[in-house]
Amino acid sequence: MDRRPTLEQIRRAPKVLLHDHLDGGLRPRTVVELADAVGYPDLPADEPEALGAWFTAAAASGSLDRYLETFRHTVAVMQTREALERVAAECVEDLAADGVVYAEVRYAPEQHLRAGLRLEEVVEAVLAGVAEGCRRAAGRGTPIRVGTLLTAMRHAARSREIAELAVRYRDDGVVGFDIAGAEAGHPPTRHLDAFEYLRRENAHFTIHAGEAFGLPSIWEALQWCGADRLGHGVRIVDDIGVDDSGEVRLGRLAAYVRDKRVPLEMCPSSNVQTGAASSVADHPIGLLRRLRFRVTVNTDNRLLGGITLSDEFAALVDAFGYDWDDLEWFTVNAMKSAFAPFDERLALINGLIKPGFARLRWEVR
Ligand SMILES: O=c1[nH]cnc2c1ncn2[C@H]1C[C@H](O)[C@@H](CO)O1
Ligand SMILES: [Zn+2]
Repeated sequence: MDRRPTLEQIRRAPKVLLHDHLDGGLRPRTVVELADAVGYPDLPADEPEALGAWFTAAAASGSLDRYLETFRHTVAVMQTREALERVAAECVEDLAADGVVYAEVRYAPEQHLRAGLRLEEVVEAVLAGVAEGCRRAAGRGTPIRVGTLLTAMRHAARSREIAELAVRYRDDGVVGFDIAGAEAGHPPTRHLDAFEYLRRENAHFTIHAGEAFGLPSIWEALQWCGADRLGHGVRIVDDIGVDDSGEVRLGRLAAYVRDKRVPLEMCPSSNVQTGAASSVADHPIGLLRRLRFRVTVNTDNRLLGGITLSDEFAALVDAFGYDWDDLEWFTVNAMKSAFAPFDERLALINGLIKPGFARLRWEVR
């Protein structure tokens, strides 16, 4: 009998999501309604289903730069307090409905100032939306905890300011910092000032690295910037040799990443869309999981991928034959790597994740 986890069963598993962009996860209907409300005339389709299909097709061009161009439309409709609150609340509801019990959701405050909001107002609107989403989810019997990460855009020059913002709101639900955007030509070391400040403040940060650019980007993110985690990090595979007999040789950087248990926020479907991997089945996550790197599974952008975290796991089950042990391993890895305090992480692992997977295994045996 085939005991592979099904999509419906995976939805019931208590999942953890560390890498999800607020502005890449809107409901298509919400994009349409917000565009209507603010008079944004440039949406490529005015009907939710067609718009969703447009996003997934446009994002699957095989280029990160073109993938990022699609954010033009979502960012355009997220410029008011109401819009930000609504998008954040719906994001949390959607994650909870998919069985996510802990999530870190990121966005770049500097991209939401066009209608006159100040950075602080952007952060406060998103925090209010997250709190509302958590209340609604708890009311439906699907409680979820959500922290936010403030992202600075790597081509811009506001990273120090955004890092200071993250520290200012650290006790109100902002759990860390990130840099994102086009990787090639924008090395993380351009933002050293921000990272040094965060380290002095004992704050957490992740860096998008090793997605559209290779090992030098990962090396800089870890050894110059001091990143706690890697966003994607998929190109670490370039430092791993597998010979014809299957023997594996890790280069110095890959060995460091594995030895130090550096969390990899892997996003297989997104990588297929941007051309960082040719298919989910060919994605380096298969090798990296086998070698026991600290791999986590993430959505990156649910609207652009047309996916949920459960879909992402189901695709991995399909491609690699993963079982419940694998899915629980990815989930515990993610919870261990979260920016929430240690005691909360431990409580979620022992009180919710492990019992949840045990129950599911029992139910589907
Ligand atoms: O996968 C990604 N790589 C680099 N940058 C990204 C990715 N997904 C989203 N972004 C950018 C576009 C968003 O506007 C920004 C903040 O969420 O982060
Ligand atoms: Zn990302």
